[in-house]
Amino acid sequence: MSVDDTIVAPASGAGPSAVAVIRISGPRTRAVLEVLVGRVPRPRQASLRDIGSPALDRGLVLWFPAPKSFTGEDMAELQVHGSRAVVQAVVEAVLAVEGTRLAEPGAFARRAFENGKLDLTEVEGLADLINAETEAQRRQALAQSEGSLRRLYEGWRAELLQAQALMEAGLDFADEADVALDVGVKASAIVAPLLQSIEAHLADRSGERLRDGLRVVIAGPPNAGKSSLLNALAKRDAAIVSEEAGTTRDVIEVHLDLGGCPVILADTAGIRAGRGEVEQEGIRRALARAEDADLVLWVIDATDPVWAPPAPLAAKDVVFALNKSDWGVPPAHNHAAINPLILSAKTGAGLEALIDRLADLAGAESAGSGHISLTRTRHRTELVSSRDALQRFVSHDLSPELKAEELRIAARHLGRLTGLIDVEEVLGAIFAEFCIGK
Ligand SMILES: Nc1nc2c(ncn2[C@@H]2O[C@H](COP(=O)(O)OP(=O)(O)OP(=O)(O)O)[C@@H](O)[C@H]2O)c(=O)[nH]1
Ligand SMILES: [K+]
Ligand SMILES: [Mg+2]
Repeated sequence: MSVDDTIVAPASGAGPSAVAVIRISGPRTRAVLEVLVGRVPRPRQASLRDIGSPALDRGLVLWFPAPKSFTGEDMAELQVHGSRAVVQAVVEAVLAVEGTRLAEPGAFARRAFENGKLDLTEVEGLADLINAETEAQRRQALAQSEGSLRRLYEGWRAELLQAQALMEAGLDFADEADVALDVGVKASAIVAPLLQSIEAHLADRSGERLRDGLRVVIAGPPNAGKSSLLNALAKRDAAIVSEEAGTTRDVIEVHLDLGGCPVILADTAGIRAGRGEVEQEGIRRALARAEDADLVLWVIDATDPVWAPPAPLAAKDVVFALNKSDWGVPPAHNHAAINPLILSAKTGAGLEALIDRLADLAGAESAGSGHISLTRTRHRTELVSSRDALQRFVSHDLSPELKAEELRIAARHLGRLTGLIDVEEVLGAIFAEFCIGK
């Protein structure tokens, strides 16, 4: 990719719409404006102009000279009428100017990153903001796009570099044992609390859950009312309900927005032994899906209770739901240990409490309000590598040279998080998430 190119793309999605935005970025932007609208308007002020000559449309023109623009390059935005014909004609008119080409997806964000306008976590936050579906996702993505993770990771890296500088200084005085010991102690005083902060940050899965959705699998014996419960939560007839045991075979998935938090809820086949081949396949899928889930919602039929899930599922996070409570509830000594939510898919009793519980687990309480949580596997991978190096620094009996090397490794992984160093291999994947025009 040459940064000498000037790129253009419609930024407002496939029309038709009242208004469409066409973005231009690169050194030829001024030339493009001179050709399309004549005089270049005042920076950052909208001016109404004929676009093209003869005019293809009349619309608002915005001029953002470098470096005060989204990409850090000369940029312009044209707000035109949002028909396919107008957008196509204006984009073609831009492309007729020499040195311009159509932008690939994510090209504007990539230039912003390369010009130091955004770090990688902010780019990722921006991609999440564009894809946000719920209120809590929006809040989290906005905070990340505005640097919540960048500031945290840059702060940690700065502390590490301090510890590293101490260790390196110690190496220069390696023959003076008390100096070496002293810097080792000082460096450890920086690393130990940092290690704790990284551990706590890694233990918190709320950001990933909020971004990806909490994956909940409804499981239980046949006829417990699993599909009825799914339908009640989804407020539609997504799954077939019948009095016949073994109704559900395929996994049926619905996406819910609970208090602004996304939940991916899956209904599965009732788990029992024996039976036909098709039902067995359904049960195999139910178990596989439940083992993959963040949470198992184990549904118990109050009229024929099976209190616990089978072994592989019992090891997971399980929320117990005692369904068909409209038939009466078994004595408490049977279920005091599992503390089930008592509900009825038929009457709707207890559903609010279930929804509240799921929303809490999906991250409702932590979303927004300054809580900062990592959001992607990429973050987790780099942080784990950084933590491992710091653990070796703290707990191993290493020479000062090797200790200094562990700090370098830890700092390098924090640098990769923000995109400060060696990230070429991840860039393609990150920017490809964007639509064209971003
Ligand atoms: N009285 C009462 N009946 C319920 C309740 N929930 C479900 N049922 C009934 O129980 C029967 C089984 O419901 P389903 O939702 O099909 O149960 P399931 O667990 O999905 O069954 P399989 O898919 O066969 O494993 C149906 O006749 C439902 O109407 C409830 O809360 N109260
Ligand atoms: K059934
Ligand atoms: Mg069912």
